[in-house]
Amino acid sequence: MKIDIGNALADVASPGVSRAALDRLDDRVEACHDRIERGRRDDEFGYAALNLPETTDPEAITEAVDPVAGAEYVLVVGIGGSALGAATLAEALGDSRVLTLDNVDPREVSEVLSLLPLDETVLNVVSRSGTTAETLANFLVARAAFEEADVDWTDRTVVTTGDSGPLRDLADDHDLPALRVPDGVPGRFSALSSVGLVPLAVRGHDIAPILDGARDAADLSGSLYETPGYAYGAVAYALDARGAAVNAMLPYAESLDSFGEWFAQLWAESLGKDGLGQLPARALGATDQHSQLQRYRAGPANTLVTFVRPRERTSLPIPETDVDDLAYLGGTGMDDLIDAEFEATEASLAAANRPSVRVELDRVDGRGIGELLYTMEVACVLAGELYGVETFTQPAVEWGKNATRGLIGESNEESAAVAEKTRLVVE
Ligand SMILES: O=P(O)(O)OC[C@H]1O[C@](O)(CO)[C@@H](O)[C@@H]1O
Repeated sequence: MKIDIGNALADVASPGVSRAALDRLDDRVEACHDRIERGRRDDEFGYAALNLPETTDPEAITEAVDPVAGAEYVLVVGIGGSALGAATLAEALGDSRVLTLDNVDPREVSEVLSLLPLDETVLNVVSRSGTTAETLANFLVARAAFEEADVDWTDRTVVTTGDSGPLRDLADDHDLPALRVPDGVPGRFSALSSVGLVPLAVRGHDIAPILDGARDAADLSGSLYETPGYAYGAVAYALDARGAAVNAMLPYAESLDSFGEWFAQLWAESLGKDGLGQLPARALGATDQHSQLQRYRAGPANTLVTFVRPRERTSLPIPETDVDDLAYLGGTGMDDLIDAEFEATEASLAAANRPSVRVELDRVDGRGIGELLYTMEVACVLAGELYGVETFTQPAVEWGKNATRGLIGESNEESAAVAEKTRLVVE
C-alpha cells in the first residue's frame, strides 16, 4: 500500500498543507498513536477493531459455515456496516453471487427474491444489535419467500449477531449456524470479522488472504511519514481544517465501487460529530470524469479528491480501427486507457491547484482489499483522535429510528414532531 500525499501539499494545491505544518502535525500523530496503541492493547471499544487481523479466526469461520458452505448464492440481509463490508469484499473478489438486501424498497426486495434460486441460496442475516428494523423486516420477507418456494429456510440460514437479542434467539430456537459479532467493534469497522467474511466463506472463498492483507498494514509506527494509514488520516484532517470539507473517494476500478460506499459510512458516521467531519462523496473513475470532475476542478475549492488505483490490472486489448479519430485507441489496452485516464485526471486537478491524494494497492484481490480496508480504518481512527470526536459511536442516528418506530407503531415524541413539519408546497 502506498499513499502519495504530494498533490495535497501547499506548494501544489489550495487548500493544501505545508511541509512545516505536516511536521508539526506529526507530533500530534505520535501522541494519537500512543492513545491508539493503548486502546488496542486494552481491547477498548472501537480500538479493538484494529486488532481484528489477529483476533479474527478464518478457520473458525469456515468451520462454522460448513453446514451451508458451497452455496451458489448468498443473500446478505443487513444494513450499514452489517452489509457494506461483505459487499465490498465480494466485489473485490469478483464474486457477483453475494447479493445484499440493505434497504426496504419493496420493488427491489421483491425483484431480488423473485430472481434468486432460493434452493441454491444461503441467507446470512447480519445485525450486531439484532434489532435493526430494516434487517428484521427483510429477514421476515425473505423467510416468507423461502417458505413460499417450499425451501426449508432453517437449512439455508446462517446468523451473524451479538450474544443476545432477537436474532440470537432465532438462531438458538432453530439451531441455526450462528457467528458472533466481535465485542467492541462498531459495524462500520467490522468488515474484517465474521460480519464481512462469513458470506465469502459460505461461497467457498479462502478468506485468510484478506486478513493477511490487513496484517500487512497493522504494524503502526508513531509517524505519518512511516504509516500509510496515518499519512492519509492526517492529510485528510489537515485539508479539512484548511477548507476541504468534502472528500471525494474516486477509485479507478469497478471492483472498488462498493468500497466507496463502505468508506462513506466509515468516514461520515465516525467523524461527523460536534459540527465537525469531512463529507465523503462517492465517485468512480473513469466514469465520473464525465459527471463530477467539472465540480471538483472548477467548483468551490473545498474538495480533496482521493484516488485509489491498483498497480496491476486485467489486460484487455482494444482492437485496431480504421476510424482516423479513434486510431490512437486501436492497439492499446483498456488497462492502459484507464491508467492514462487516472493519471490525466490526477494531473488535471493539480494543474488547477486542487488537492488530491493517491492511494495505490498492488491489485484488487483478497490481500489488496484487506490491506485497503484496514489502512482506511487506521486513517479514520487517527482522524477521529485529531478531531477529538467520539469516533466509534453514532448517537445522531437514534432520533430517526425512534420516529420511524412511532410512525409505524405506537406514536412517540419524535413521531409527533414529524407531523409538525413546516410546509410550503409547490405543485
Ligand atoms: O448491525 P446492526 O446493529 O443491525 O446495525 C447496522 C448499522 O446501523 C448503525 O448502527 C446505524 O444505525 C450502523 O452503525 C450499523 O452499521
